[in-house]
Amino acid sequence: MKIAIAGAGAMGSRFGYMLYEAGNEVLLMDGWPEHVKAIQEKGLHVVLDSGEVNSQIPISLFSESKGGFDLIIIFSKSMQTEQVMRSCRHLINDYTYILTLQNGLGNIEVIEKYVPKNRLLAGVTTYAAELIGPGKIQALGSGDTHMMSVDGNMSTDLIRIVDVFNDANLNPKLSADVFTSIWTKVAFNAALNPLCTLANNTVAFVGSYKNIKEVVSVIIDEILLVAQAEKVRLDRDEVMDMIFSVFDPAMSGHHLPSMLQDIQNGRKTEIDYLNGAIVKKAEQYNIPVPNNRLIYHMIKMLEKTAVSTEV
Ligand SMILES: NC(=O)C1=CN([C@@H]2O[C@H](COP(=O)(O)OP(=O)(O)OC[C@H]3O[C@@H](n4cnc5c(N)ncnc54)[C@H](OP(=O)(O)O)[C@@H]3O)[C@@H](O)[C@H]2O)C=CC1
Ligand SMILES: CC(C)(CO)C(=O)C(=O)O
Repeated sequence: MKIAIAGAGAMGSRFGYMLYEAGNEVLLMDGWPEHVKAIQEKGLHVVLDSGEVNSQIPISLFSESKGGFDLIIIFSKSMQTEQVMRSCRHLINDYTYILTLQNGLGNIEVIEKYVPKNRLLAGVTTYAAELIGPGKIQALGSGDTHMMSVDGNMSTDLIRIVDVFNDANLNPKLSADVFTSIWTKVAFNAALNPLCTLANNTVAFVGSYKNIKEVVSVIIDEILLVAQAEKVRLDRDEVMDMIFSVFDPAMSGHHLPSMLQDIQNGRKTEIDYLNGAIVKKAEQYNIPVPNNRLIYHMIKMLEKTAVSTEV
């Protein structure tokens, strides 16, 4: 399959690498010149559980990318989605599917301006990755990937994409309801990412805190009320199971969540698309969400310090 990855940061590079090594024609696309140059000159350096490898996967700047693709996977940060879609517009043909596996609320609403709903796929993944520096990623542990067409229809093309993901060991599953999958992952990230960021530590470290269930519950219970008001089916046990499953080092335990990586790199976080989005929606329904509100402000303060001192 001919696949382009729009946003070749930690996750785009990990998925791109796995799909490329499984025999697909893959092009990574990014806007960070040093990262693109490093991969073009020395290949993508990947730190895996089994050792370190170098992959000769092709990469180009968005502005220099050409060709029609069967599938474009969006792996930018949520605040970059509009800009990334504008940069990919010329690569979308009548047969191109777009798949977003980004965290956060609001990405579908942006992407659907650029592609018809029957060719827009969305989903979530519990795989994790870290961008160590230009051309280098860490891709430890495993995960799974849930996806579905946004219009809810199954097609032979979708089944083919799932097969391609399966061959690349990306553990794909078809979602019964993609909005439930997205909200489940939003609840998961709204709990886990800020806690790891505030603790300045890994997913497994936060999971080892003896009162973790109590801390996670107060965040999740507020999100359940907002989801109910939005008429999204969200199951408390499913969210808790997802959170507790990734504490295992064989999953994302050894990883720093993307939010903590952003703070450490002096970059803006996706907090506005996680707890921030929950707070905004809760205001529309007059639902009090004091725990999510406090977390939102704490991360905003950290972000302000990190971004203003390091960038
Ligand atoms: N990391 C993870 O473990 C997981 C992340 N996700 C989600 O996947 C999506 C992508 O996240 P992730 O892969 O972590 O994002 P990254 O921060 O690794 O990369 C996103 C983009 O940011 C830019 N960038 C990153 N670091 C730098 C830097 N130091 N200097 C200049 N530019 C930089 C690059 O694009 P450009 O230069 O064009 O701006 C890059 O494509 C997000 O929605 C995230 O929430 C989901 C599951 C796990
Ligand atoms: C917690 C994790 C790594 C998922 O496994 C994630 O979604 C993130 O870093 O944003």
